[in-house]
Amino acid sequence: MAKHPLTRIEISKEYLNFSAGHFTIFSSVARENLHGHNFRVRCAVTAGIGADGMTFDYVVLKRVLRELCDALDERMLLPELSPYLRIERGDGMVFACFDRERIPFLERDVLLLPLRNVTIEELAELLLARLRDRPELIGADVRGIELGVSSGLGQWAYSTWESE
Ligand SMILES: Nc1nc2c(c(=O)[nH]1)N=C([C@H](O)[C@H](O)COP(=O)(O)OP(=O)(O)OP(=O)(O)O)CN2
Repeated sequence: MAKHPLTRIEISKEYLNFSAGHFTIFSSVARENLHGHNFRVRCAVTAGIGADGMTFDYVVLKRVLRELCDALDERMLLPELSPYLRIERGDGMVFACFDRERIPFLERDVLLLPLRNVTIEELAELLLARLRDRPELIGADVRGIELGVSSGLGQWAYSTWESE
């Protein structure tokens, strides 16, 4: 089958962000204090240009990315796969048990994520997997995706996927 010429669609919008609380865990006894970031997200998709002169409708991609950001917005993010954190629940509360601490949160404020640590590396990997799970880009000639997450100006982590 003839291959289409490739291009790279980059989406980097001010509104692709989420504000969330977290602490990075460094070891069984060392963690950051609780704090928050305005995390930012950007994405680049490499895809073939079709006969209509388009790869895919990038408006659809922007909508999906915004939904992925909204799902993490205004929450305390906790990593449920951390070997150093144990999660307890009860009476509408979530307790993050770390070393000798039992840190209480209201359940409604917490989002447990399937991550080992709430770092920009792990968040980039998670959002890339969630993007790939979405049906919107199915049918487009997508060859690669790069998704970046930033916790502040000048500090980004990127996860990439390439078709075989
Ligand atoms: N590899 C990683 N290292 C660190 C991460 C991370 O996600 N991946 N995260 C943190 C902290 O949570 C925080 O984001 C960094 O804090 P810090 O650099 O101290 O403060 P700022 O983000 O405000 O950056 P400034 O350069 O001070 O403006 C730590 N390590």
